Parts: sequence; structure tokens; C-alpha cells
Amino acid sequence: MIKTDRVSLEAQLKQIEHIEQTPYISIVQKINPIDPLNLFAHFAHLKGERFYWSNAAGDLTFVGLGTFKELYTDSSDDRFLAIQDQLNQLKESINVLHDFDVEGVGPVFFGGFSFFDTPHRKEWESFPENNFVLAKQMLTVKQGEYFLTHHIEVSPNDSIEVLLNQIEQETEAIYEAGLFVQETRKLEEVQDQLSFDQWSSMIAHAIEEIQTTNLEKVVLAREVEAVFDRTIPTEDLLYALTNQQQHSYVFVMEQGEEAFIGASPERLVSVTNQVMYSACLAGTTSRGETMDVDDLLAWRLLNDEKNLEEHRYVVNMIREAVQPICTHLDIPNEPQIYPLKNIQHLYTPVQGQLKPEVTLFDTLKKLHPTPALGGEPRQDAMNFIKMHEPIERGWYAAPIGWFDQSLNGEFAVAIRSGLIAGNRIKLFAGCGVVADSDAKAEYDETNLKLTPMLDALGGNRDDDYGE
Ligand SMILES: C=C(O[C@H]1C=CC=C(C(=O)O)[C@@H]1O)C(=O)O
Ligand SMILES: [Mg+2]
Repeated sequence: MIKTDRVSLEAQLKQIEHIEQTPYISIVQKINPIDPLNLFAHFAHLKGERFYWSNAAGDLTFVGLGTFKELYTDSSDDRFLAIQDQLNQLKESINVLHDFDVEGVGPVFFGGFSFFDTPHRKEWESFPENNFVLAKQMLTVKQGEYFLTHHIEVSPNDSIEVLLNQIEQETEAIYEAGLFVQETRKLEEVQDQLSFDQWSSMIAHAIEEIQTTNLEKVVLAREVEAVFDRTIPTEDLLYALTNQQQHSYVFVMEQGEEAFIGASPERLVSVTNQVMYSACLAGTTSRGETMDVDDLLAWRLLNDEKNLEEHRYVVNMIREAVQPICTHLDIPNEPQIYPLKNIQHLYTPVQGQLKPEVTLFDTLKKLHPTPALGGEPRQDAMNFIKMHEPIERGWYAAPIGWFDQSLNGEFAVAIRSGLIAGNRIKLFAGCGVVADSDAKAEYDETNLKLTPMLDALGGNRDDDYGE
């Protein structure tokens, strides 16, 4: 089996003979299938410099290994456009040698933003307000085809033979990935950072503001920390999430000793050649144990005024945000059900044709945070969260995803997520509070939203903790 496509690589590398001042090259080969999870696990020695992304449709997966370049900006004025500017600068020095017409190969940047644009507390130290990585090597699995991108710094004296050998060695290392075996862990405790009484008074306060001020909806979150008897390997949790959570964006970003990981059902935005997709996801119930019960729960959700109201704020805001930047917009009038393993949501898909001058980053700026994560009006909700929610959101509920040099890409909202540090993981779950909210029902809803991560950790308990 030929593992390195020397002919294609050589043809790509020949181009650099004609290019001057080209410090970086992006070179791609089509490769034989390899399991992305095994690959991620195999490169455990690169912990802190790995990422993983798999889209909800299940037709695009990335595994990033090693950091070649990073985009970061401390401008809080306009961090979305600041990242776009940084990309435009860096792009000048990258020579893209391949000519595969495939989405997600070559220079792809993966990373995310924090929920607030202001610096955050210690536990999120490794995850700045925005951070994107261009990997040294990246596996792309696109609709069943496998590609390996290499990013290399070249100097004028490098011969094609030397570069070819380097790529060949890197490729061989990739194929050494064996079958990965999951470890077992014992859950020692789950610490709720808010008591039910504290939660209830926060919700009561929000309802009072909704009744007496401009605030109409605010999404409030809880944090619980699960402590295990040993270190939680990122790959273990990634493996479980991938197998347990269908129709979700599965993501991992490792930074230093920490990993931010989750399986989110919620797309914020995707842009491919100016075709834009977004999604309104808000309004929640559980799944039924039988089909009849499940259908009944779905029917009730579709007819429940409180959940419909929660949902409506999101649809209205997204419509208003994207209408001015689209030449065509399609948003159905009625929500449908988005079923997940333990939970079902109200869902309204959004599709639009972006005006020619509008970029993915313009859409991020307009959309983050939607009232599914922040509230309505946006600024009042953000102020309320900042003042009254006693957790540090960090990257929770913020955009996470990828983009390429042409500014195509996709971002999910980083919910159903957690921050791993050693043998501890902080988990986050929020819920949309409106005038009709009930503290106990919202609390139960957040427990439901914690279930996927706790199940994947092997740490869900039968008893209802925290009550
Ligand atoms: C904020 C979260 O969920 C949002 C997404 C879907 C449904 C939601 C809800 O019904 O409250 C939330 O707006 C979370 O999972 O942490
Ligand atoms: Mg809700």
C-alpha cells in the first residue's frame, strides 16, 4: 500500500521553485482511510496542541495535530473583524500548493471566541477571548474521502527531496495510529456550584426584571464540577460523545493542560460561497421512553406557549440580524422538532444568500449571542448575566468552529460542553428564562442538558443530584 502520494506531492512542491519569499507552504495529499478518533488518541504526546471537529451532518471531520500558527487578538472593540484582519495578513505568507477542489483542506483555522469580549477569570486562563489554530498536520474527512494537509516552513535552500522525505515521515507517523482503548474511571463527586435555593432566587430576580424593565428574556446557566479518581483523557470523552450524540457538532480544543470539549446541537452559522445557514434552537423537553410518549412530549412542546415564546425571540432576532445582509432569506413560520438522544428542542432552520461583500465574520458579529444564549434585548440580557450569574462562562455558549482562506466556514454554539482540567471537569448548562418561567422546571431542564456530558463521562448517577 502506497501511503504517501509522492507524485502529487512532487508536482505541488515543484511550484515553490518559482515562488520567492514564501515562508510557509500548505500541501495536501489524498490518503487511505484512517480512523479520526484513533488518530487523535495516538497523538497524546501532542496534548495541548490538538483539536477535533465533526459537524452535525456528519460529513466533515477535522483532526488537528500540532500548532503551526495562531490567530489571536486582544482587541475587544471588534474581535470578529480583528481575527479576519489577522487572517488576511497571514494569508499573504502561505503558499497553497494543492488544487483539490474540496471544502476543508489546506489552510483551515480552528478555534473559538469567549462568550463575553472581556478578559475572564483564572480557570479559563488558557482560553483567551479568541484563539484560532492552523495545525501542523490536519486530517480532513469529507464525505468519506480522506485528506492530509501539512503546513511547513520552507527556506530557499530546502530541496524538494528533503521536503518530500519530511512529509513522508509525517504521513507514516499518522498511519501508526493503532486502535485506541478507553480507560475506566470512578466518579468521586459532583459538586453543584449553586444550591437549588440560590438558583431559584436568581430565576426569581430575572422574572422580576422581565416584569419591571425592558428585559424580555435572559438565558441563565449553571456550572457543576465532576471529580474523578484519575485524569480524564480528552480522547476518552471524545470517543464517548461521538458514539452517543448524533446530529451534534462534536468539538475539542486543547490548550496547555486544559481541554474544552462538547457535543452541541446548535449551529450558529455556516457560509459556503455566500450561502448562509443558521439555526434557531430554543425550547426544550425530554425524550419519551416509548414512541407514544415521545410523540406526546413533542406535540406538547410544539404547542407550549412558554417554550414557543422562548423560541420566538430567537427567530425574530436572527431574522432582524441577517435580513439587511442577505439578498434572499428563507425562514419557515413554524418551528419543528430537533430530536437528540435525551432531549428535544424547538428548531427553525435559517437559510440566506449573503450580499457579495458580507463575510462569515460579519455574520458572527451580528449573531453572537442570539437570544438562545444571551437574551432579548441583547445588551440588557448581557448586563443581567454579568451581574447575576455567578459563573465564568469562558467559551461556554460562544462560537466555536472553523474557517478557511476564502472565509468559508462553520461555527456552532459551544453548549453541552465542559472544561477538563486533570481529574476534574466543569460542565455548563443554561436555559431561557421568560416571564412564565418556573425555577424548578428550568432547573430540571438544565439537568437534562447536563446528561449528555455526564453520560459520556460515565458519571451520570441514577439519583437526582443537587436537589
Ligand atoms: C443554553 C443552552 O441551551 C439553549 C439551546 C437550546 C435550548 C435552550 C432552552 O430551551 O432554554 C437554550 O436556549 C444550554 O444547553 O446550555
Ligand atoms: Mg428552555
